[in-house]
Amino acid sequence: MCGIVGIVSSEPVNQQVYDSLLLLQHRGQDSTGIATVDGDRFHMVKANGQVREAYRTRDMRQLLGNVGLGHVRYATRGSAAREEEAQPFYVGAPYGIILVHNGNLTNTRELTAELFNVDRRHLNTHSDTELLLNVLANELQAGITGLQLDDEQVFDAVARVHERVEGSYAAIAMIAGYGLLAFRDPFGIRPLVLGRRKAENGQDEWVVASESLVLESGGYEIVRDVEPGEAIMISPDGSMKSRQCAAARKLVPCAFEYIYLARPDSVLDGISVYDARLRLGDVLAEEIAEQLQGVDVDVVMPIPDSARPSAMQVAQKLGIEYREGFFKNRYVGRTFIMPGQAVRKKSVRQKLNAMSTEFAGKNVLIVDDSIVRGTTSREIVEMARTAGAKSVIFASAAPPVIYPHVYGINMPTRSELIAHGRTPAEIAEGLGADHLIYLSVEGMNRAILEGQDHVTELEQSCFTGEYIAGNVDEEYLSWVEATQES
Ligand SMILES: O=P(O)(O)OC[C@H]1O[C@H](OP(=O)(O)OP(=O)(O)O)[C@H](O)[C@@H]1O
Ligand SMILES: NC(=O)CC[C@H](N)C(=O)O
Ligand SMILES: [Mg+2]
Repeated sequence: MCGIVGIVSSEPVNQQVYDSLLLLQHRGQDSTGIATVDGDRFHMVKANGQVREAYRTRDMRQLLGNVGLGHVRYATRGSAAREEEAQPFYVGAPYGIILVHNGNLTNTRELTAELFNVDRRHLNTHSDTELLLNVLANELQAGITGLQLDDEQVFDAVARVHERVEGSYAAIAMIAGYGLLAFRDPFGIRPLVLGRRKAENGQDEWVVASESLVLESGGYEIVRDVEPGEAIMISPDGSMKSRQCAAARKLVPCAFEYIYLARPDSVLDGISVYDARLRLGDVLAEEIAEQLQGVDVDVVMPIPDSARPSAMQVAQKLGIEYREGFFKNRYVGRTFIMPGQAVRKKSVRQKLNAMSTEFAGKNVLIVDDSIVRGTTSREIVEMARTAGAKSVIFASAAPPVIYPHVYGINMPTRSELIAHGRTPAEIAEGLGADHLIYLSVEGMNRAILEGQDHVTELEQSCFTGEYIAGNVDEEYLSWVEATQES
């Protein structure tokens, strides 16, 4: 996952893009970039680190123009640390294109070979985003007939991108002198939402972003989610056109967005993230009640931040007191999306502290939204015990993460997943917990999908091993494991 935003405004757009990226910071902390276009001139700034530390006033001043886009990165392919792998990416032809991408392509080997052998394109990084941009550029180039580009040629190019590219991609691009293009893969795995507001001069102003909270905060009305396979073109004057560009499509958004990634105050594909987390807690409570008969629990505690809504519901449904015993240092970012296990491990201790008075002599039911590598839970259980807990019961508001996630979340190797190849009893032992309960896959689907019929299926390969997009098989997973950079 990454956070992306694109804006077409009637006035300079730099500050708005910056503000939007701050709101999307929870989606990526590795690096960030902003690009704007002023007439047919691009301006771009990118740097490692988080939004607040990455941009100087002089950077902001050079980002001229009323059309712009931005990115916060959580690397899945290529190095997290190298600035040249940070997004956006730029190509000079045709016209000049700058692109940002959230997702992960799975046929990168084929694309790399094709782009070199057939299309004669140079690639400068290991980033899959650079591949996506070059395929788009190539397909645009192939479809141009006159000097001027028109919307249909752009949509035809996106249709050919869908045919060549596999995996997940929510993308926003600027084409110099032409406008802003946004498109989403045929399964709509990663989110992308469209908003509009009226400028004082009457012009329509547009935003496309990973999460709806960006729209609300900027005073935009939510128009709709970009559909899977759809492309949207917005001209600098505010006119908008869209077309379905995928021959076959089906909305299958990523379950992990609802469980952990997205901010609770966002609505993705019509499902409120907060409500989904409450329902995950409701169903988890039912499953705990079935599995933990006769086990004493005195208090329910969340692991801040993402587990709070689910933990609240667990406490309420089970009729057990809800207490906060772990306190978070707000100046430490999200641990899970940090690159490198050593940094993640150190950060859990820096980030969370257990208050002994809340633990001493108690049977504590700790709820987290998910257990992936076990980095957080292992430390937490130890902290709870040191703080005097009588027993520690651990519950995850998501099923066991058994398989790698290859669609935009950086958990590519099976060996790093604590649930891979282990039974719940073995995992509990590994974590040092007295009992461990995971939400079931069926329970997760019921919780997230309840109360609506727009989304009927979730991308949940990391729980089930069933990969919907691309040819993700044993050979592919082994290749990813062997070549992953951190
Ligand atoms: O099993 P692990 O590999 O530790 O991963 C899972 C943990 O990581 C995330 O927290 P994170 O600190 O990233 O963010 P949060 O403050 O939003 O909960 C998630 O909420 C879990 O607590
Ligand atoms: N998490 C993402 O969406 C990452 C985007 C892209 N694959 C990168 O690594 O930069
Ligand atoms: Mg957490």
